[in-house]
Amino acid sequence: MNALAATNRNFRQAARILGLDAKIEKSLLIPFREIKVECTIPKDDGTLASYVGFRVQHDNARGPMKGGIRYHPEVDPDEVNALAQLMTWKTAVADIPYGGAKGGIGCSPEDLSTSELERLTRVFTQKIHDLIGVNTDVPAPDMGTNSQTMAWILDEYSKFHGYSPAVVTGKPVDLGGSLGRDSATGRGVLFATEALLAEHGKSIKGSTFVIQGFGNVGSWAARLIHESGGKVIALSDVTGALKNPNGIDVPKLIRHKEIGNGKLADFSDADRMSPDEILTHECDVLIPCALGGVLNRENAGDVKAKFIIEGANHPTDPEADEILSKKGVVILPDIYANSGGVMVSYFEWVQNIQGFMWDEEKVNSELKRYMSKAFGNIKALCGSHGCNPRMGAFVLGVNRVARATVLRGWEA
Ligand SMILES: NC(=O)C1=CN([C@@H]2O[C@H](COP(=O)(O)OP(=O)(O)OC[C@H]3O[C@@H](n4cnc5c(N)ncnc54)[C@H](O)[C@@H]3O)[C@@H](O)[C@H]2O)C=CC1
Ligand SMILES: O=C(O)CCC(=O)C(=O)O
Repeated sequence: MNALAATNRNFRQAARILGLDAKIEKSLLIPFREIKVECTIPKDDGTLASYVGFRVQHDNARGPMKGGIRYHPEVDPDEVNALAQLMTWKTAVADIPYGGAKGGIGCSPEDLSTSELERLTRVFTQKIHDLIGVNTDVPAPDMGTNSQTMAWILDEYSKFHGYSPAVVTGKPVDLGGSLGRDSATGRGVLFATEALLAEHGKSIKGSTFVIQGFGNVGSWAARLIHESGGKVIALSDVTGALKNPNGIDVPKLIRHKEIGNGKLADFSDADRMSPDEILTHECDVLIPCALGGVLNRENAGDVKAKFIIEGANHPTDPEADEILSKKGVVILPDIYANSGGVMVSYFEWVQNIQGFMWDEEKVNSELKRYMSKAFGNIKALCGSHGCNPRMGAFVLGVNRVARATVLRGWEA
């Protein structure tokens, strides 16, 4: 099922549970604005290359729209629409004063030089600068982008509007980025996992973990789980997959990747495995941290994990959800499990607006407070509606956005 159909289906189910008025349901499904722009840049060899950039602004009932920008060859309008909608529910579940948006450029960032990426980012920013802003739409990093990408957006945007650090989050600390934003999504995954395991009388220490994706989210999640005594027994990225039943030495793997610019698949202290087996490998906790739709009706029946924590956005399609739920697998959904990133993005925006920088301890303790509050709210709704955590989170988020919509008088 495609990402948008899957997201709409979850939204409609939540709308039914809430008994949402049909007019509000319709208005919440239609994005506020969809932007599609052509981005042509000179390549380093002097030839021209054209790319398509998207920004979908889904909803702003609760505040400025917020969400990452993805550089990936599979970026398409439906996917960006789904991701933007998920951001609306995610910021509402997190109870931070934002709506939802997402953007992306269809490109393979690893095939572009740094200066080509800079030109592409600047051209994209020139095309959308009038439609984003501190109080309208605030981008951040996602797959294939990072703090450097945000620095280029900030610089290009500021040429048109004056210096505006709060127009993007996830930027370098030297340009007003928040301490702790880099690790925030992975740290949020850790807090979510701790809360779920504790509910089932378990802990990180003594549990085994399999993680798909070793970029920002996956590598931080792996590192923090390893530091907390968890055993990461299998890992993968786009270059391949590794396993070690005694636990992979995550800090050593990170050094291997950073210092030697090495590929995960070339790490010598673990055995190679087929990337196709990563999601069905025996473990207590599976954490997908890469692409969407990876858990589907083809492989869900073979999943052996007891718990799934969605570090990635929409890794589980609704058919897999049903199969996994029948098997008794408990899933913490993306709109809660990976919300640590946007929570710290919110702290970054607040710090920029206040002109006052928090220390990392404050960032991390506020992140823990927000994550545990959202966990408690979802749990309460699961209890009162007899639903799973995904539906509990959707009901929580959709209800908050619907209430804001009515209060603003937009429902007529
Ligand atoms: N960066 C952030 O703060 C947030 C990211 N997310 C989501 O987390 C996921 C990962 O994002 P980032 O870590 O930021 O991206 P990233 O670009 O830093 O890393 C992506 C990772 O996925 C791996 N990957 C790509 N294709 C793969 C495949 N076919 N099999 C296995 N691994 C594959 C890459 O090799 C890389 O290790 C995405 O779904 C993103 O939307 C969600 C919330 C916040
Ligand atoms: O930090 C942000 O603003 C957005 C992060 C994001 O794109 C996501 O949560 O999927």
